[in-house]
Amino acid sequence: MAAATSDVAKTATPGVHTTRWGILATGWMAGVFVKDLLGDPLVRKVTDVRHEVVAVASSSSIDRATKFIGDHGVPSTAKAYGSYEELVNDPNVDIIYVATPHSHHYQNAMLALQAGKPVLVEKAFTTNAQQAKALMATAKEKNLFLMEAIWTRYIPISKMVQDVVTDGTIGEVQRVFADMSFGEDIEKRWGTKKREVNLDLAGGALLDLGVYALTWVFQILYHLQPEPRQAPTVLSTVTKYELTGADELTSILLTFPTCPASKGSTRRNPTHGIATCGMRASSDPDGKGSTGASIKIQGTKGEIQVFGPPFRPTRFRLIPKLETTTGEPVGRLTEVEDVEIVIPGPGLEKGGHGMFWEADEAARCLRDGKLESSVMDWEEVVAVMEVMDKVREQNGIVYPQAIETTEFPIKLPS
Ligand SMILES: NC(=O)C1=CN([C@@H]2O[C@H](COP(=O)(O)OP(=O)(O)OC[C@H]3O[C@@H](n4cnc5c(N)ncnc54)[C@H](OP(=O)(O)O)[C@@H]3O)[C@@H](O)[C@H]2O)C=CC1
Ligand SMILES: O=C1OC[C@@H](O)[C@H](O)[C@H]1O
Repeated sequence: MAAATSDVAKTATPGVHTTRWGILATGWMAGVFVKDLLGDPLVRKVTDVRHEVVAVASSSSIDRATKFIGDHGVPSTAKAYGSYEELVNDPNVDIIYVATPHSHHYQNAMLALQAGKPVLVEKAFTTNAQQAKALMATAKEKNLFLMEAIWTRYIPISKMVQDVVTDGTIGEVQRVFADMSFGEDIEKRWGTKKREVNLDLAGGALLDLGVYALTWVFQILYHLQPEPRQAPTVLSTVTKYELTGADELTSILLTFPTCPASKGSTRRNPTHGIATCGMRASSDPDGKGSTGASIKIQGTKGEIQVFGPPFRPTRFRLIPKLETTTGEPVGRLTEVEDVEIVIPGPGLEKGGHGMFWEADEAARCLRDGKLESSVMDWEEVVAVMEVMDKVREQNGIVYPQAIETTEFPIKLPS
């Protein structure tokens, strides 16, 4: 889907497109994202786009926005606002980055779209698929770019692994296991009010962590399907956090009906995705990867294992299947291969988290007049949201009506 090239986008240096960001909210994630935005694109060998942070808004106070600017190395020329309304109406802002809790994404993104601004919305995109569709309909009507900030999709390892899969290297893909579990003492760390566990803020493992496990399942199995891609069937189970009722341990079984058996084949090979997430269990208890891969993609000719946190993996391993004759192993055709990924930049604390790649994608889409990213188009965003809707329906996870509605505007507590 294409729109007219944004008339507010400027090019400072010939050939380098500058995107001027407005940051909506000043919490933890906004700080991480801004550090990445401010990093030198040349460090990651990007020469066609660059980013500026030109305005920051806090719903709490203008002082908080001013402090955020000072604390995060944002140029002092950036505007500080004490309301989101002022930010979305700033004519110098090309795109709004929404970094509020999940509960607020719909209202905040709609506010920006209604003001005529393109939007990058943190994950999980909205609380439900209906809200996602309503945002997309508005973006389409107003000819505005809209994207979910599910950064894992834009980290190069995702494309590298997808390419190995589509090359046919591991044969006919059978299933994908993906786990995103944190291993936290929930009562101690989040109590009952923090966004991670608070149903009023659409808290729970599913929208916060499950979305990454689903990312891996979808970016392999959903993408293997021919167009038009089919939504998977969903079976799930959930354990709820006693103190709030938010899901803390969630397991999802997906069946994708129409994957072709191999490249060009007409035989259908329904595949299985097993996506799990948890707050007390951990994918990586010792932080050294001793438990092995958090993602496994299994095919008839071998397996790909992906290591590190699923939102930001650092390595993958290709394990070709042992060849056999009459049931006896005769060795591998090729050796096990490890591919290491380096996230360029000055390190996690100073920016270099890996979020700049999603920002670069948003900038290129804006430059090119696109409404959606082809890496994860709107249809897929909705398909993932629909899976999460079904998991909630199957397990009685209910959020307050005010954060589930598509009605706009609704005043939510800040
Ligand atoms: N991509 C990633 O790796 C990560 C993504 N995230 C996502 O980023 C988003 C924000 O998470 P995070 O930064 O950890 O959350 P925080 O609680 O740290 O910050 C949220 C901010 O939202 C604003 N806000 C507005 N209304 C409310 C409200 N009722 N309650 C709380 N905050 C409110 C506040 O900013 P202000 O007062 O300035 O308006 C607050 O600082 C979530 O969608 C989360 O899933 C989070 C962590 C990692
Ligand atoms: O998106 C996320 O990824 C990393 C975690 O720190 C965080 O809780 C979650 O929101």
